[in-house]
Amino acid sequence: MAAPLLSSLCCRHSLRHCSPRRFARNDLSFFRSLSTSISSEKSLVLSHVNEDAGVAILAMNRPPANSLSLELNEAICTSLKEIDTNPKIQSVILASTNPTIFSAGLDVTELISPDDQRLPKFWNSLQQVYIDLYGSRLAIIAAIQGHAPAAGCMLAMACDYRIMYGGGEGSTVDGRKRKSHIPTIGLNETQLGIAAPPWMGQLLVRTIGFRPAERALALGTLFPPMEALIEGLVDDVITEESFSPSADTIHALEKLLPDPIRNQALSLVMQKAFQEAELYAKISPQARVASKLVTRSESLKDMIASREADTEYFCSFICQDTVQKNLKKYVEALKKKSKSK
Ligand SMILES: CCCCCCCCCCCC/C=C/CC(=O)SCCNC(=O)CCNC(=O)[C@H](O)C(C)(C)COP(=O)(O)OP(=O)(O)OC[C@H]1O[C@@H](n2cnc3c(N)ncnc32)[C@H](O)[C@@H]1OP(=O)(O)O
Repeated sequence: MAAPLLSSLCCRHSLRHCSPRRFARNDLSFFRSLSTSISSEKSLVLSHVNEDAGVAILAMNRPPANSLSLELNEAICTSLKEIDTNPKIQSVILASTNPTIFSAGLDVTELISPDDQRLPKFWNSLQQVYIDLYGSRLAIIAAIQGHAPAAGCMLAMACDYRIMYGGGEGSTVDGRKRKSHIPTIGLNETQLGIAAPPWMGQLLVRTIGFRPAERALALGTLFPPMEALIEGLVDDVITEESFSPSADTIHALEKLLPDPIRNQALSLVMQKAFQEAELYAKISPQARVASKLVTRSESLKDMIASREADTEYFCSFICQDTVQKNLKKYVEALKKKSKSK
């Protein structure tokens, strides 16, 4: 039943290699089949590999907040695809060049008075980021050093393991002293007067369980690190007290990180992310990928099957007058807050 439905609903551009038969196969090709062929602005992400360790870095690089524009979404997919083609790489650290913001979620300016050609393309690119991360053959470790609201939280949830910075006075997020910084994570869409799309909400349900997700979605809760850990939204919280760096890890990170973010070798979150990435890289890829299929393939199939309907719903929802009004107010408040600093 699901197979013909799936093939008819697969997105023309990005999922054309995604035949139903591949979904049934319990091997790496399932994950490879989800890759895209989108071209991108490379500088929106920085990526590099350490083949000895089997680990790659993919750092989002769209100042000021890594908000997800069409172009950033495409750049993430392209970079992940490039990493995927290197057979020596088994793990990827998804990170940010901004040490206090992982990603601010969707670029809300994309949603205001949108262009009717660009809006569906934009939404499609976000869906593709989710599909590519969640369905990757690679083990993806989220190094969440800063805020991760809404689609920023989705990025983290689509990874295999999430490590968050615990914050603190005089912390050394990137090796430099800075004032107190307590990041938060969660699906806060209702705070903007919109709802998280069903596939994103379901991802939260699968991550933290039904009742906590139901409440968090309704209230648009943004969790500080320790609460996120208790809820199971992140797997680990790192503070200066809880983690001691090792010289070997710092050395390996210096080899991995591209120039502009080499100082993040001193970040405790990055160090823990590297150790976790190495751990995943040592597991037999066939076995690891097969186990990932067990938990992810059904929900991915469902999401892909409803992809076009999701895009249509999103576009008509966003264009409603009341939604536009709420979004404009939200962006004004965001800019005012930023100016008043
Ligand atoms: C079947 C029925 C089902 C119904 C389903 C309905 C389907 C409808 C679909 C609708 C779904 C829509 C999905 C949305 C998901 C999203 O991701 S929405 C985006 C949500 N993001 C946010 O709310 C985050 C907003 N930003 C912040 O809260 C803060 O910026 C921060 C906590 C991330 C960081 O704070 P701080 O370090 O203090 O930085 P700021 O000074 O606030 O910001 C710096 C700079 O960045 C700009 N900016 C921040 N966030 C965004 C953003 N998301 N988009 C664009 N720009 C952003 C901010 O304006 C500042 O810029 P300027 O200095 O003003 O230039």
